[in-house]
Order: sequence, then structure tokens, then C-alpha cells
Amino acid sequence: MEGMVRRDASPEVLQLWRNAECVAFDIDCTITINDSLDALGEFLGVGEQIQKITNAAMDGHLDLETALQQRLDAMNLTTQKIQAFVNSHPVEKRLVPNIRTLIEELQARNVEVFLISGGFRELILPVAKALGVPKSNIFANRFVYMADDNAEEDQVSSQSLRVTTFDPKEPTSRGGGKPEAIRRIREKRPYNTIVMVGDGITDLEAGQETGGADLFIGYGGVVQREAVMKEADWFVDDHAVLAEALPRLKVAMIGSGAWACASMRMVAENARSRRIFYPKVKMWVFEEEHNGEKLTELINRTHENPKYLPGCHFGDNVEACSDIVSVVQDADILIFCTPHQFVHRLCLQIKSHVKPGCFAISLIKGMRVRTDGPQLISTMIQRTLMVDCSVLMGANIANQIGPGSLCEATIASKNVEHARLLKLLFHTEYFYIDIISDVEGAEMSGTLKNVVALAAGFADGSGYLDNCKAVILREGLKEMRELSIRLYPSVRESTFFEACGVADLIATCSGGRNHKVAMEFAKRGGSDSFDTLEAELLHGQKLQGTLTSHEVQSCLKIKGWEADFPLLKVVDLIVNGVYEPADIARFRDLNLFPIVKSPTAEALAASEDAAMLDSIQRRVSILEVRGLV
Ligand SMILES: NC(=O)c1ccc[n+]([C@@H]2O[C@H](COP(=O)([O-])OP(=O)(O)OC[C@H]3O[C@@H](n4cnc5c(N)ncnc54)[C@H](O)[C@@H]3O)[C@@H](O)[C@H]2O)c1
Ligand SMILES: O=P(O)(O)OC[C@H](O)CO
Repeated sequence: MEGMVRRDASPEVLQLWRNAECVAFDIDCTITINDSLDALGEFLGVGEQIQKITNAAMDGHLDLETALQQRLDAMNLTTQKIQAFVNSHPVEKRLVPNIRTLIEELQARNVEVFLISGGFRELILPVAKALGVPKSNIFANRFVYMADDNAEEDQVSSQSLRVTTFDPKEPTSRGGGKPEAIRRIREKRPYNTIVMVGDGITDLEAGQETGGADLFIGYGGVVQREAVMKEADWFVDDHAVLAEALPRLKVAMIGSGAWACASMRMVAENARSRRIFYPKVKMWVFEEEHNGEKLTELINRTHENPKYLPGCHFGDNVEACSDIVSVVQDADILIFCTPHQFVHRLCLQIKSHVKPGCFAISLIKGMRVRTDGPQLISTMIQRTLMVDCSVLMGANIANQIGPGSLCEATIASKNVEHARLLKLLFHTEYFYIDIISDVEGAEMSGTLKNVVALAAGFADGSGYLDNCKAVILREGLKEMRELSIRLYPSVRESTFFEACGVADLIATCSGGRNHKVAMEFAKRGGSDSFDTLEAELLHGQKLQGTLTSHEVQSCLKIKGWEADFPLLKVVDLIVNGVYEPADIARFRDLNLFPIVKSPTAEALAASEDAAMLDSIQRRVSILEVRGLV
């Protein structure tokens, strides 16, 4: 007998299991450690009698209707007895080992889970609830009640009904009911592959009849029935075997800078602990030398990136590699996290190597400018690679991420399924994820805040106090929102109140690198260039705000909207040396285009303020050098 049992799945069976879109489970002795009617009978002192009838039915010697009625008659059930049983048998004590993990794993993969049981709804609902299976996904029997004449007069209510029989309309009340339930599932939703898992003959039938399940998996962890063992396409004693055989998503990170490394910490942790992901995560590294050693070798030896984020260990399941094609080619999820100026070239390099069906997420804050206006980085990735691309944005300063330091981020995605999987990949107890669908709003907000951070840095470096910074943050947020909505009318106001909106703005305007460099620029009176400060203060990290400021102005120019965004405009004029950093506080009053109108010598001469005259002349000459006047 044992030689005939298919304990190892054939390649065809494994393929069906891995492609399952719907898995239907029997409950009694498959999900729970016993038959619920048997347990109820035992609770009521008629266990032996009930068990005999159950076994006769499960082994196929007694038709189901008769077995059901005989057991109900023997138990003389009332609602009070049923409730007392449910209360004294908590679900956790009724579940077989590893069933919860298996169902969670299936649900994480968006496989629809159904419960098809010859048991009764009242006994099953707590189990379904504990496993996260909705009521609409349950096929089970229903008790038929009538008023209990024996109840005390003051108890006559819905609390004291007597069970007389069962509802014959439920398919599982009769022979062939389980295949019938599967056919009903198919009628509602056209799943390509449905799998039935169970221990009894009635479950086996579900895989044998036309229109039934495509695969039947026998479960012998509680009871082992000969016919089921012989006939099952695959027979297992432990649900862990099924969970282990499910497909895993491979993840690749493109980038190895500060944020790439900080976010890798969460990604690597989740890849290690969640079976839906393949534990090894690949990381593409722009190869450099650090202290005489290649960065890839250093990362693979120390499991951190000592150049860009020293002290952030992401574990030994991360493999650093400088060959981008080998990193992306077998990945199911691509995470993009490089400074934005490099990503287009990288996409062109990999476009013919990405796996069909893979999807992406961009952590990049920045934009591209084309002749017709701006292009979001996620749109560029989507169009170049022909993959869906979500974004993750938030108040996430890289060197502040880790256990003990609460942080949150927004994943914006147009694809509900991808968003769900991405949340599983990034969410940890110290890194909270919320999901929204407004990709444009989230990405624009993350991009534009880098320019507002420069404004805040100019203000702080010029010695202005909190009142002034608050003005800049408020105006910055207003302009961020206004520009985002003008460019992408689908953008929602509410997005600016998510982690990717005002929260990111606040964090970046105090602890971010754009703020830091802008503040130093102001403190040094603009004497050192941004390139010099970037090299001196950021040690290889890339300053994004100055480049983004330039890109935003190009975009505003194309649209003719420059004058409508005074704060963004003044930041750019300061970055370009036209105004002083301290002028940031005058963004309301400055005429944004005074010098372009070429002030006359008379007007200049009329000025009594020599310092102002000097300053204006200096700005005129800068603009002349740039060919702007
Ligand atoms: N650092 C943060 O706190 C933070 C937080 C959230 C989002 N972000 C965003 O994440 C993105 C990536 O930033 P980061 O902090 O991970 O990077 P980073 O600025 O720390 O590092 C720069 C990276 O660029 C790489 N690089 C240098 N020259 C390159 C080239 N020619 N081609 C490709 N790569 C090259 C370097 O090797 C390094 O990995 C940016 O869009 C940034 O705005 C950063
Ligand atoms: O260091 P910054 O200014 O690039 O900001 C870092 C992150 O974007 C904050 O979320």
C-alpha cells in the first residue's frame, strides 16, 4: 500500500500546485484536529456513537444525508449547547500544525482560499475568522431550528432554539456535494487552476468529477484513509510540505547608496522571514574602491556598505554584484534606488534582460525633463522596461532607519496586488507602510521636497528663526501641491497628508542632506560651490535638490508657470548665484524677473543704497555671463 502513495509530487503536480489560483480546504481533520460533530458529540457525552456514524460516512459506507440526520438526532442539539461547545473549544487549540502558515502563504500570493465542509456553519465560522477566510468563501451545512419547547419560559428567545434537521439546499449535505461546490466556485470566478485539499472520500470526489478540482491533495496528518492515500495526486502528512513547495519571488535592488542600503535592511529581513520571498536578495553596486578594496567585495564580506551607510547591517542573505544584467535577469521584483540622474541609462542597459511578468518599485526622488515637460522616474521605468512600477516615498532619512526608531513610508501603486506584495517586502515593526494609489502625487511630493529643503537650509544658514522656517515649509508645501496637481490633475490633496507628503517635508527640512548642504552654503556666504560642498559634506552621496531645482524650472518654463511658484523660483535663483541665500526670506516681495528686464543705468544710479547697487550689479553680470539678459 505505502508504495502506491504519491508522497513526492510529480513535476506536473508541483506545477499545478504552484499555479493554483484557488485552494479549497476540507475542514474537519484537515484544518482542525478532529471532526467538529465528533467533538460536539463527545462534549455532549455521545462521542462514541457519533464517531461511528462519521467514520462510516467518511469511508464511503453511509450516505451523507443519513449520516447527518442520525448524528443530529443523537445529539438533541440546542443553540445553547452549540454555543457552550464553541466557547469551550478555542480555535487555536483546534487547528492542525502549520495550517495557519499555509493559508497565510497562499493568501500572501493572492490565492483565493475556500472552505468546503460537511460540518455546520456555526462550528466553522470561528475557524474561518481566525484564518482570515471570508464568510462568502465557505460552503458548509446549516442547522434548521425550531423553538425549544423544553426551554424555561423566561429563556424563550433566539437563545433557546432546538436543532431539528439540516438545510438540504446546501451542496455539502449530500453525496457529490464537494465537486458541486467547486463547480459553483468556477461559475462565479473563472479560475484556471483549483486545488482541493482534504482527508476524506468526499474530498477525493471533488478532484475526480468533471468540473471539479484540477488537483486533489490528500492530507493524512490526522486520519489516513486508504482510498484517499491510494488515489490522491499528492499525499502529505504535514501542511508545511505544501507551504514549502510554493513559489518564491526573487528580489533585486538596483543601487547601493545610503537609502538603498537602509531600505535593504527591511527588504533583507523580510526576505529571510517571509516564505513568499526567495531569501537571497541581489544588490547591484556601482563598483568603486573603498580603503583599497572593491565595494562589492567589502559588502559581501561585511554585509554592510561602509562607504555609504556604515553600521547598517543587512544580513548575509544579500549578495552584492557589479554586473547589473546578472542582478536583474531572474528577479520578480526590481527595486530602483539610485540618484535619479543615473537611472535612465541603467534602464537602457537592462531593458532586454528583465524577466517577463516582473514588476518594479522606485525609491528615487527626482524627475526627468523632456521637451514636452516633466517625466516621473516611475513612468520612465515603466515605459522603458514595459513593467508596472510603484513608488515608495516617505520621511526616511537613511541613517535614522532601524529598530528603536519609528519611521513610516507610503507605497503608491496602481496595482493592488503589487502594492500588497511590496508592503510585505518593506513593512517591519520599525518601518510602517501605508498604501495609496496616487503614484503621481507621492512621487511629485518626494521630488519637490528636495527643492524646498534647500530653501529651509538657506533660511537656517542665514540665521532666520523658526517662524521664518515655518513660512517656508508652508509655502513649499503649497507650491508642491499646486505644481503636482497642475501637472497631474489626478493627484489627490490627501496625498500631501501622508508620510510621502508633509512628513517627508518636515524630516528633510531638518535632517536631510539637501538642507545640510544648503545651510552650509548660506553660512559660507555662497563662497563655495555646491559641487565642493557635496564632496566635502556628503562623502560620495549625491545632492539631488540642486539638479531637481534646475529640472523643475525647465519644466515651469515649458509650461509658462515660472511666476506662479515664487519659492521654487527664488531657490533656483539662489542656487544659480543670482540672489543671496538670505534672500530666501523675501520670496514674496522679490520681483522674480527684475534683472532680466535689464535695469537702466539711471535706475541703478538713483539708488542710494550702495550695497544694494553692488549686489544688483553683481547679479546683472552673472546673468550676462549666462546670456540671460
Ligand atoms: N539618503 C536618504 O536618506 C534617502 C532617503 C529617501 C530617498 N532617497 C532617494 O534615494 C535615491 C538614491 O539615493 P541614495 O541615498 O541611496 O544614494 P547616495 O546619494 O547615498 O549615493 C550615491 C550612489 O550613486 C552611485 N553612483 C555614483 N556614480 C554613479 C554612476 N555613474 N552610475 C550609477 N550610480 C552611481 C554611488 O555608487 C552611490 O551608490 C535618491 O533619489 C534619493 O533622493 C534618499
Ligand atoms: O537627505 P535628503 O534631503 O535627500 O532627504 C532624504 C530623504 O528623502 C528624506 O525622506
